[in-house]
Amino acid sequence: MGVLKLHGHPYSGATLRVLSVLHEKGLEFEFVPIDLATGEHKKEHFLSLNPFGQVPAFEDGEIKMFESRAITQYLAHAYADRGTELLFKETKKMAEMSVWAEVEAQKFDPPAFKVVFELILKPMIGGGAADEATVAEQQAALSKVLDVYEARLAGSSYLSGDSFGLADAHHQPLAAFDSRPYVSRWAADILSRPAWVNALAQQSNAP
Ligand SMILES: N[C@@H](CCC(=O)N[C@@H](CS)C(=O)NCC(=O)O)C(=O)O
Repeated sequence: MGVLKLHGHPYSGATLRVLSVLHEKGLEFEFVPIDLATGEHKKEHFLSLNPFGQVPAFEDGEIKMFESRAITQYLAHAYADRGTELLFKETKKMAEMSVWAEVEAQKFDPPAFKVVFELILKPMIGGGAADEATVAEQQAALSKVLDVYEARLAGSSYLSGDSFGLADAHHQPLAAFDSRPYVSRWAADILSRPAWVNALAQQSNAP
């Protein structure tokens, strides 16, 4: 393992996901800002790190990776003995956490991202007003997903199980407060973690 480098943008949720895990693990790393506004992520030097031209990309010496969730899994595995334990060795706990990590990527992220895109990102990047029909459709889909979360979190402190884990960390970029009591308790808990607060602090250095 060598020098850790995270190439990304501090307003990118996927970049923030990796930053949070780097802080949970207490790892030293270099943050390499990628200027999305000038299309730096579509230029050759960045495409050699991620051929899909999206942030983040990551290097640990010889190891080069992209896809935020793959990077966090790598960090949790390679630095298992550092900082917060994010992957569980016990088979049953691991099985449960894998389910919720997958739920985040497949069921939660798509509608949550579309809602945030329409309401926040689109106006920010000059894309005009939110499309009301899209917002309503995606909010309805997200609401059904969060009903399942509420039932899970009524019986378990975290989605990952009885302690904070990778499945919970993956939600931080889009974990908005919600009216459901257990979901809102959980969201407030994971968003108050020092590692997440530190990840957000990277935004004050944004170009
Ligand atoms: N599944 C990827 C998603 C990466 C992604 O969507 N990155 C966005 C920023 S959050 C990006 O680079 N957008 C610019 C583009 O697609 O051109 C991951 O988790 O790393």
